[in-house]
Amino acid sequence: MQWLDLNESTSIILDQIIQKINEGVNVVDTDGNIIYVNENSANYADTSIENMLGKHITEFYPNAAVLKVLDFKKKYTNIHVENPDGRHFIVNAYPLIIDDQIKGGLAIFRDITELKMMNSKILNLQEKLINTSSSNIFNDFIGSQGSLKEVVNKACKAMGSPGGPRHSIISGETGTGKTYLAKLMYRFAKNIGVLKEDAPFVHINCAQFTNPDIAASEIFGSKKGSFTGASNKNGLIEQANKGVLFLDEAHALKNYQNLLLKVIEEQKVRRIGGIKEIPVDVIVIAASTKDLEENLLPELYQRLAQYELVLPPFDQRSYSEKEKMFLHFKEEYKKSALEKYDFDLEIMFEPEARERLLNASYKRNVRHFKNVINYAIDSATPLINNLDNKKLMILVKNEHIPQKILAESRNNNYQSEVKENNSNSENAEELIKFYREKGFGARRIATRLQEKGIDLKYYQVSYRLKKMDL
Ligand SMILES: Nc1ncnc2c1ncn2[C@@H]1O[C@H](COP(=O)(O)OP(=O)(O)OP(=O)(O)O)[C@@H](O)[C@H]1O
Repeated sequence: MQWLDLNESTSIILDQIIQKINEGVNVVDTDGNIIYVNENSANYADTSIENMLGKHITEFYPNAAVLKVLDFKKKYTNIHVENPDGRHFIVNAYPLIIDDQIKGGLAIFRDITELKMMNSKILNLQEKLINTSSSNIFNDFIGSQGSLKEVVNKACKAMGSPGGPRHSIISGETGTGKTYLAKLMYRFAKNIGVLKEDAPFVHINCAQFTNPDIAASEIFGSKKGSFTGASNKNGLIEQANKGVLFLDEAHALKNYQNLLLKVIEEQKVRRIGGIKEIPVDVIVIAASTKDLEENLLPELYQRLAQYELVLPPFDQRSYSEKEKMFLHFKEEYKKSALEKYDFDLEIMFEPEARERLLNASYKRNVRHFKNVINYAIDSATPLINNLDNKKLMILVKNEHIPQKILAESRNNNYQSEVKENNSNSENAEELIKFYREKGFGARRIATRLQEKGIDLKYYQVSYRLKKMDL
């Protein structure tokens, strides 16, 4: 048998290994001149090893990380370097130390150009997917193309971010659409394949429980005998496994915040009184009318607030969005009458009644607005005594609107008139915004401004509208 003499052969063996590895290798002296390269490095630089040896590294790698090693005499790992020819590398660079002295630098690097291109293609595709899927799902969420565009965008990112779905918080006054948005996020997650078609959506109203023991056992499950009357059962968290856990009124969580934090951090739940830890994988959406930062443990708040979605009160929505909601709820009423009772309704509103509804304030926001529209249509609907006649015409007038809403609407109108009359040419922009919110186009706004002595042509108004993003 013939043994290799390792001492003599070491450098040959090492050279062969280094020439064959998947990374590029450059070794330079203290001046930055190349003293050793491998095949991959020469290939990346589109030249030959012979052509590189003895030349300065910057001739082939102008942004070489190994120069930093020489300058600062320390190692640099996982540095992203871009060559002027557009190639991207991930580089680890180390000082070359012989007999306790720096004799040069060594860089081992990998070409990630294709990986980067693929990554940006995936991100683009993902963005497109998010846009197309979200445009359908969020279609009926009025404002998704206007005041809620940013919120919807964030909501989609929370569900579809490349790093995996994230927990989120939705805040807003009562009736602003928190539950609706949470359900749309869940549908969106199913649509893009983040959740399976049969994934659960579990809604917990944290404020509904008065007894903390019962609350904890409902949410976390319980083991028989853990407290009086406790039975063996799985909790809502287990039921939400592989789906969405919607914690409504999350500020009322109180006693069991620590337990929930454990579930989120460790992805395991332990039933009350039990010892077994059951794996769970849930996306938590917490909603509240209160500031959760003030009402939850800071650690829990931080885990949940990866995405914060804030829904505005109804009064802050623009006139045109209120108009869209008005039409949407009218259509919903029509659809429901057709589906439930096969009634074909034609619903009309007298212009004044419509204006009154659109100008009123609604304490319970969108839900309130919707209820008032339903109430007004109900009141205007004659008693049906001939069930064979399935076609019905309904005309809603002022008298069908609740008195309180009419009064508030009058008050709001009065305030707008005061605002309008107090205007002057210095606040033309404010006036333009004011009329735009009433749903006026550029020509109609220009006419109104002319009447007030503000000489702006319609195209100038149109330009300002664009500038104000209105
Ligand atoms: N942007 C919107 N577009 C269309 N309908 C909406 C919108 N926002 C809310 N709604 C409707 O308003 C009603 C109330 O919404 P939702 O129940 O989601 O409010 P919420 O904020 O969860 O209320 P609460 O805090 O009282 O639980 C629902 O019927 C919902 O469909």
